[in-house]
Amino acid sequence: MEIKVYQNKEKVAEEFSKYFIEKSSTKSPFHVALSGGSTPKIVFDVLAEKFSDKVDWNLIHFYWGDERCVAPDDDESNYKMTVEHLLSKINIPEKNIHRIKGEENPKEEAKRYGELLEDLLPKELGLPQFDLVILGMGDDGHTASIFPHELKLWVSPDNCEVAMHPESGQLRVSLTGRIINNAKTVTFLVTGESKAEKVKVIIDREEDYLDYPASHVSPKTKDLVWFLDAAAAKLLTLDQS
Ligand SMILES: O=C(O)[C@H](O)[C@@H](O)[C@H](O)[C@H](O)COP(=O)(O)O
Repeated sequence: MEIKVYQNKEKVAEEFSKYFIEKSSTKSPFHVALSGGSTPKIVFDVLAEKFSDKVDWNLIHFYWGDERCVAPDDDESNYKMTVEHLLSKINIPEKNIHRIKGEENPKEEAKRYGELLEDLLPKELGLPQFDLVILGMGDDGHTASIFPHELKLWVSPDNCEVAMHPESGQLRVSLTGRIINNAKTVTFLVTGESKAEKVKVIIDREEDYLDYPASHVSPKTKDLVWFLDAAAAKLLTLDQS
């Protein structure tokens, strides 16, 4: 596990963009699962506005690690957020965008998307393998849409599951642990002071850390990189090497 800490979220966005360019130049096609929420917005903006000419978007395939079960034009949609901050600003073929369509029938979509991963991704140890999974982490230590109250979904035998937000009850379709941990590389993008407490519990493996889904992210390749701003990392005791 590698921990990269940068002064602010703008710097996280810039350094992650450079990291993405370097990683995505290693093979083609390059299959990436994107995270949702608000953290990626600035990362997508910087990648699209400052670095888009450094990427051959024909070779990139975008999927989602999770999606809210809403229409694609709903303000809650991770797809809509990604269109606004990234996809509308880059020249990527429509066929390279693999949206989770949970708005109609979440259970059916979890099955369909799980099968789509079987069809489109290369296999490693018999399971679909992403080249890169980009994750966020909630203040409660959830990741993708696996929340602490539904930790059992992490060990589902299926590639995708229907999850429920603990407060809003909103249904989500989420990748499960078997897919996330089969990825070649997993990165966390976590910024802001509200994440600092769980970042410390999870990275320092403090008591009860396994109660939090983000602590179960452990790719078999060991290629796990945390991109943090100083605010999210403020409780960590990092050696200054
Ligand atoms: O659909 C989602 O909301 C995300 O995929 C979720 O896992 C997100 O990454 C965390 O909740 C952090 O969200 P913020 O970046 O908004 O803090």
